[in-house]
Amino acid sequence: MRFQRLLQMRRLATSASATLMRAPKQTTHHSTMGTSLSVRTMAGSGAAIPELTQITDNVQRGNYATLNDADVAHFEKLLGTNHVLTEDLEGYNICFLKRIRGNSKLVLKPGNTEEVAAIMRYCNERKLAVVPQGGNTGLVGGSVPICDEIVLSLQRLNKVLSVDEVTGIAIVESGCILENFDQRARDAGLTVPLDLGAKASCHIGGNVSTNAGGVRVVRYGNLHGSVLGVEAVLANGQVLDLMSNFKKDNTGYHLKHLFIGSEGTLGVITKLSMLCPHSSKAVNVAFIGLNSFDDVLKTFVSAKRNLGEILSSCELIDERALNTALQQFKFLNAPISGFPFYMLIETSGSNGDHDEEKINQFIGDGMERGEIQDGTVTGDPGKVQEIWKIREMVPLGLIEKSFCFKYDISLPLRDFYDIVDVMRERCGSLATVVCGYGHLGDSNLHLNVSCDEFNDEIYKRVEPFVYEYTSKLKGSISAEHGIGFLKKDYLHYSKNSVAIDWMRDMKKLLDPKGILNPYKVLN
Ligand SMILES: O=C(O)CC[C@@H](O)C(=O)O
Ligand SMILES: [Zn+2]
Repeated sequence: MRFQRLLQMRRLATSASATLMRAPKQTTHHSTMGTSLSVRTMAGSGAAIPELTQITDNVQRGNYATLNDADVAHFEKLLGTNHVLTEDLEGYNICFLKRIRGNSKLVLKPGNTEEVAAIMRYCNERKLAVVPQGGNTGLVGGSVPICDEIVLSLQRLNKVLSVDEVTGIAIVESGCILENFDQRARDAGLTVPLDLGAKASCHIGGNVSTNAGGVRVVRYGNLHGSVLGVEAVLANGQVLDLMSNFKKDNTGYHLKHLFIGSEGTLGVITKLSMLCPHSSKAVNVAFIGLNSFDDVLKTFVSAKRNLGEILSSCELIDERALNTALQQFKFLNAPISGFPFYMLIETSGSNGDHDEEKINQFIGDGMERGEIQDGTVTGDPGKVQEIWKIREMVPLGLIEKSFCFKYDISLPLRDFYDIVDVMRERCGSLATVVCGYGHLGDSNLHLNVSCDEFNDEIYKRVEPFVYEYTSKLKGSISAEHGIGFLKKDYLHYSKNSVAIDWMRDMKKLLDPKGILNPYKVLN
């Protein structure tokens, strides 16, 4: 029985993967939203240009100076006219979900740390507000201006400075696109320990500033561990050199952590060193179907127990999330269908035969116990990518033609999926799709509620309920997407007032004039 089923799986692996088509190269645009009152303007990629956020959200402009001609002339002298933009700034002012729109009149593109420092020094003296911007793929409106902040684009700081094949340490400028960085690392036999759908556009500096998660956290941990050092420019223009080429460095406070995940509110990261693991020789991906969330949990435990040392991803997709993506993107072709839950399990190891044997054994045992119903396993690099494409397109499928309330929460695994059912019940027929997917291996659920267009009734049923629910379970209201502008009103659901006060004090200490990324993270 078991072998028959395994054979069936192998057959599926060959036939189904063979029919999968490669998706046209495109960036996966994440979306996390639905938390503030201007939610009405929230929309998918084809949406109209939104109203100015300062107006829709009634934002009180901070007490900052207003840009004048002398300022522009100063920056032109500093950077050269080519790197000072005053026209066609829409792409810098609007977040890619077309959810937040600022009204910046100036984009600066420094080419090195000294120029970033000179810009910050000047802005601090003049009290001009600044928003650092990387690939602008953020999900919570953290990388666009809210009022008229100057956009400090890190785009030109795009070099991989060194990759050490022996130690695995890479030094990279913050504006380097993640995919380019990963390619350079791969050429040296290494892997960047971070992978996410937006890799073709996002910048490594933005990733680090937001402590981006993605699909490899289960294996390599988050960026607080992988980033060995940073160089950051402070609000007053001081350059804080915290670069380090060692894992071990207990020389007092670990200041680098202040800049990892603080979303550009405490400093501008200009350079960083990262520990990149040596690439695995063998990567296998299983895409499996399961009948219940209970079976998902059992399979997760079995994966940890039996694949532990080679497990590199453990993702969950429920059937509604998968089906929505399949309907929207005809080039996707799921290898199996008809199950309420799917898991994408990846292993990365050094011995292909051994790893294949292990993953097949793991699946065969799961099938024998009745926990796994069907699936496909592949080690072919092209097919591995095609299976990943399905997962990467899930968030896009949900915003392609619908309005979608999105939540990115950490929840205890035992309670992980309940919120999706609870929400489905609460929204009833008002919602078209209520689904859940995400990084099961990291207890990170992406809960999505979509409807034809913004619906105030659903909004009231979903919020603040979802935050209260998460808070009661001691979860996190933002597992990996950050707080940015969109979630700052909800921070107290995950941090108590003592913690928030300390955050405020740290902000005051590092940026007394409040010029760095204002209106974000803290109220
Ligand atoms: O859009 C979302 O809800 C999640 C996006 C991203 O974090 C993902 O895991 O695909
Ligand atoms: Zn995610």
